[in-house]
Amino acid sequence: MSPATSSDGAHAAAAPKRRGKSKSNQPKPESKKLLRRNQQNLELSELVERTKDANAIAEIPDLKLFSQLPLSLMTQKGLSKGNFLEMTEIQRSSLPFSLCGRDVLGAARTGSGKTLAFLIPVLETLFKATWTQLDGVGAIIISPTRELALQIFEVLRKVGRFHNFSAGLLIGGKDLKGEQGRVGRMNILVCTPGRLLQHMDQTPEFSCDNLQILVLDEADRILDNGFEKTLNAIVANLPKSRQTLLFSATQTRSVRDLARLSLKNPEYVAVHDAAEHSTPKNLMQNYIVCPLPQKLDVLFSFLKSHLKQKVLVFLSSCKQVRFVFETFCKLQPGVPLMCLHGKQKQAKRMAIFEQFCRKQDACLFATDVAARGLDFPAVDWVVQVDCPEDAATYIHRVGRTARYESAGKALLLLLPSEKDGMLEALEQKKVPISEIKINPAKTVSIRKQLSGLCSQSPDIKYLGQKAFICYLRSVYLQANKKIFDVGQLPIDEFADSLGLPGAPRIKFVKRSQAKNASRQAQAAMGQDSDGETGDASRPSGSKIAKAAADQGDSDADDSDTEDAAAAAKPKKPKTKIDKMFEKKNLTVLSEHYAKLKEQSESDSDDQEFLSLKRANHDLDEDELPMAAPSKLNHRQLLKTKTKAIKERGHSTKLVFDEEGNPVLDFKLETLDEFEKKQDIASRQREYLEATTAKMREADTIDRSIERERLKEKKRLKRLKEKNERRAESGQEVQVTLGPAGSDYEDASGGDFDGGDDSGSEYESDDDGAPSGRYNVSRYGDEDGEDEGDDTYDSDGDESGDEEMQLDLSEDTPAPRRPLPPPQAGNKRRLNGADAVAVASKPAASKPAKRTKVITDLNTQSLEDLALQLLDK
Ligand SMILES: Nc1ncnc2c1ncn2[C@@H]1O[C@H](COP(=O)(O)OP(=O)(O)OP(=O)(O)O)[C@@H](O)[C@H]1O
Repeated sequence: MSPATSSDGAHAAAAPKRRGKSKSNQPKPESKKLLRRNQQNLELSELVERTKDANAIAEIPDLKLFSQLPLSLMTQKGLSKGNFLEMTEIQRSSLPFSLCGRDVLGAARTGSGKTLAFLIPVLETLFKATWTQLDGVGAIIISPTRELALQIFEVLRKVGRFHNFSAGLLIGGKDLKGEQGRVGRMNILVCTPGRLLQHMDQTPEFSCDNLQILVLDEADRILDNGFEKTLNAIVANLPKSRQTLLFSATQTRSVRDLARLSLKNPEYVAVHDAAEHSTPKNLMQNYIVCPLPQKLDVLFSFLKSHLKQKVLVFLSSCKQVRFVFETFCKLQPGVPLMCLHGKQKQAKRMAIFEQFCRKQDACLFATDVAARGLDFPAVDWVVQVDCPEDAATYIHRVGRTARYESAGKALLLLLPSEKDGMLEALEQKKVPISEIKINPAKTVSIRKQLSGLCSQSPDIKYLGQKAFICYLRSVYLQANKKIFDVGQLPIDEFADSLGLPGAPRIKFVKRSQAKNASRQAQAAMGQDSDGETGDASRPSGSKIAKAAADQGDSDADDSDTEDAAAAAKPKKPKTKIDKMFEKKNLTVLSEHYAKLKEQSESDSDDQEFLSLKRANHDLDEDELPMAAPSKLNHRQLLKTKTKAIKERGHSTKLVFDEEGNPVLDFKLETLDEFEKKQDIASRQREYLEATTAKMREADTIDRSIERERLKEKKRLKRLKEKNERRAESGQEVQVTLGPAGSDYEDASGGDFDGGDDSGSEYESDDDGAPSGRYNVSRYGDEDGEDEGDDTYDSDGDESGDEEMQLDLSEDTPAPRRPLPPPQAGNKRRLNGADAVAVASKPAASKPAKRTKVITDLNTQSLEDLALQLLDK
């Protein structure tokens, strides 16, 4: 089977060997070929004839052996080489129908040989159709998990090795591109749903138009809500005229399911329907009632007392699996430990699967990823530490032991709150189970060791916190509220039993929010119509819990979740509840998150942990703390957000330069490019020159300002001295006025305004000579009347005893008149308000005391004018 194993082919196997005869007696090659072809044709027509009537086969007297069936020689040979001689019940009952091309729904206990029951018809159908590599895909076998697909593929290789068909294994976690090149040449595909759909969507050469036979192993699982969308999309790509075989230990009878697959008059073969029990005869099943905080003590004690046994332990989430595995490795119960869950890398998963198959005595901690179909040889015990979500899951889990004709034992740990509901469900499914008691003397407590480990290692503590949260979450999300009641769990004691210093805070959402999230999820499913993600990760309907448990931390179908994720185009939108979970659990994740994420075997670890996959459970509002409801419902919120995102358009990248200015389309030059463009030395020189020029300019301005300041200072000093001299000589004191609010009080007692930025300013050269503008002042006396004694001193020097009056509007020198004699108490403050008041008086009434107007004057003309006046 497969290109590697099928090279000898049917015809070679059938050709008679004539050793020891002389060369001349041997038939010619052409006649050899002809003989072989004739023989094959004969066999083929015989087979076709014999497989026309299913009842005729079923009625073969004493039908027990494969050799009694109308099978090709290659299949017969493959079976006998694989030591399959006698048929099991399901094989004997289903093969007559399936070999005749009928659709079959096969149901039989776990470990009863269903795999061969569907593989033999696959080989025979293609053989009878004289299928060649050029005919493409003739048969597809779909399995819910990667490990199971691999296992089926191995059995196919074993029994089909003498056929000339090519077979391929299409599962997630492998190189898609590599597969794409070969998938078009395959005749039989064993695959997981997600990967198959991915090829249907992405591999152009992939065609199933000639498909002859479709097989669903663990059919009820593939047909449930978790894979609904994916399977619908796959079936839409398949021709309707085909044979379909469905097999499972817990078979579906749903008319809807059968309609989805367009089954034609299917034969329902349920070999153990009439049997007293639905589980294998040689399986011993017990349960113990164990409070939640004692579960790990019981498990550890169990392992310690079953050291030379092969034990498979089921837990409900991969975080729990990791926590128990890590801590038990440190506590060393004395048996080799392994763990298997959906968050591991595919290669590791396969390695552990094979390793556990080979081991004589070992303990494998697993999620429900190992619950269905896996044929671990010689498992002694199946221990279910966490209660399975339903009786079907229980049946599949315990089915990992007591397979075919071997015996096995199963132990179920039930919480007091789970006991009644679960036992009732098991009874309905005809599962014989009886209670046993724990021997307290043989139970060891590992609580102290666990808290020691948690306090020593933050990573262990973090794992414990996550295990705690995931367990509660899994219980909370279970559909069957009769069995699973999160409100009854002793939360603090449970945290304590994991070694945690306290119970991590968890908040659940109320029913309305969960429903909204569900609607949102369904809406999203509608959007990416053929996206398989929807199927695997967005369950809906009554079997939500099942789908979600598998897709969440319990991850039974991670393979397909991953495949589906790859197959689906857009990313799954985050619901409000997803975000809430993230926020609420942030405190728990702490800084160890990043560290552990690196160590984690899967990148999607925390994504899975944080995201809510089961969305639409009906939860009892009263039993849980509620989050404040939003004014808008989720549909509205979703609409608003989508609109906002659309309106926002595409964002552009904005780059900022060193000074913080945005630079669009900015591209950094490499040093080489930069040097090529221009000589760096010359650019440096240019830059230096420009900067030096700027600095010189700034320096000049600074110096001139300083010069002015010094000149002003000198001028004021001279003015002061002049006034003092005048005062001594009995002359009037010169007063200069400035604008309002800028009055200065002279230390000598004279009021003047000579401030830097006053209205009375002038420029002078370094020696104090006026060189710029003059402000001509006006002043009045205290009572607001003009004194008529304006003074003017062009160069800041004493202007003698003459009073100058200037009518600046005419720009003509005013007649000179003597200053009035100084008055006692001449010291006064005159501010701008005074000045305005003075100015407002009509000049006409007192022509002798004319008001001067402050203005900028032409320096030169004023200077000339001043000199003229002085000369006069
Ligand atoms: N006719 C047979 N003779 C001997 N061994 C057989 C025969 N048929 C199946 N077996 C063996 O029985 C074991 C269980 O078979 P298989 O895995 O097909 O069971 P199953 O019914 O598919 O179980 P599950 O329901 O768990 O998937 C395998 O180890 C297989 O090799």
